[in-house]
Amino acid sequence: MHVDIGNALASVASPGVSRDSLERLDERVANAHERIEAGRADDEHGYAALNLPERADPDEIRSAVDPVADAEALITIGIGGSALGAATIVDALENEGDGTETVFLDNVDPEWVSRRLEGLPLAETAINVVSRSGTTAETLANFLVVREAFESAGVDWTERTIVTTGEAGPLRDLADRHDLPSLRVPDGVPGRFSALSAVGLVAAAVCGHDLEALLAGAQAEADSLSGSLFECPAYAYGATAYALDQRGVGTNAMMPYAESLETYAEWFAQLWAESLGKDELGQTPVRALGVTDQHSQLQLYRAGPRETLVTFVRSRETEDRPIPETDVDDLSYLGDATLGELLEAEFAATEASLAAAGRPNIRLELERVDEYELGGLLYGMEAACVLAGELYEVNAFNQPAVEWAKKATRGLLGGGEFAEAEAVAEKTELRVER
Ligand SMILES: O=P(O)(O)OC[C@H]1O[C@H](O)[C@H](O)[C@@H](O)[C@@H]1O
Repeated sequence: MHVDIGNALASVASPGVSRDSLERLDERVANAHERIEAGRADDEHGYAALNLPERADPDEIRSAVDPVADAEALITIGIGGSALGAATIVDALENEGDGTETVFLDNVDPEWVSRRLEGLPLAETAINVVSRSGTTAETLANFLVVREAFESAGVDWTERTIVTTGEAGPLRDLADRHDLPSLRVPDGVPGRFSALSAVGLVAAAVCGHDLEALLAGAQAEADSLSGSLFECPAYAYGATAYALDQRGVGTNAMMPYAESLETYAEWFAQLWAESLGKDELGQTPVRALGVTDQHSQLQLYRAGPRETLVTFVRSRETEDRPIPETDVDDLSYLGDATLGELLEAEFAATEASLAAAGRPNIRLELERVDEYELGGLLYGMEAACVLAGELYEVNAFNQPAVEWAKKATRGLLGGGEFAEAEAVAEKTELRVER
């Protein structure tokens, strides 16, 4: 992963950060790096995630998925960190996979769940259930629904299911009871930092992706972590995003110029929001997509409040396709171009348009979208986020605000006492009806 923070510097963008201020911040980056390295050395909660490239075991994962390796379709059941890493990998690498159809069930919208299951060849479909805690209501409910669908179709789901969960919990009990192949979410690895463990790699393995290359790309990024943001792309990104936020740039629009990376922006949004949104601090992630959002969100980022960092992700190499010639004069400028050239021109024009308007933007560059580069991108953003957590002085590895809603949901379903949820429900006094 390469990072170009040029357009976030004050010389071209306002509000931006000056090189001087980044140099001053670098001392804090050095201290944060020391803290991160100490955490990694002791496999401390959260920091342990940055050791996954050397700890994950591709052979163990491949042998767990072996019974369903030839599946025509794969249903992954999980939510948040237990779905987005796997979805990012299989969506990004779809063109390189073995053609396995992938379905992700995270939401519990009944109509949507039913539509996703329709038409799947269940006898040839594998089930990948993922929950770190093993208690998440959405995941367990969807698993029960999928099991029943298999049973109704006369397919033995126990022959087609792989479970990835923590050491104990209801999902672990269920896996033991039915003797299902199961993998562990490694200790000390929060869900949103677990893409490079079995949590993200089971789906990648079923789809035939190169796990070693994913981990090697991540390891290369790990090897580049150093005590200076000027020498480490991941820290350059995390420190600059933090520094911009200190100057009022409270929104971070992640805008890959590759359709294959649309899900990556969703993964990034969870990582950035859940890790840094603490103690009234943090930077709001927005999911954007180039070129599509040039025709919607860009107006706001160039002319709205000066509070948004746009993070571009660009792949240097892409497949290309010529634009056919036409005899319409006004369209002749397209005739000699390819779709790839048009994409590149649109990217360059958007980057220039933000810079010209003094709006900070950062460019992340991949050589191409493949296993190695993707592993590096995921690891790099995780490291950037851990660094930002140190700079904000927040615990990047918990999510107490999300836990509140989880408990409230159980309370409202009668699965536990949770008086606060009732109090909130009672406060809904203003209704406007047609
Ligand atoms: O993996 P699970 O325990 O099922 O958790 C799934 C998700 O649940 C919560 O919403 C947490 O805030 C997320 O960080 C987590 O990724």
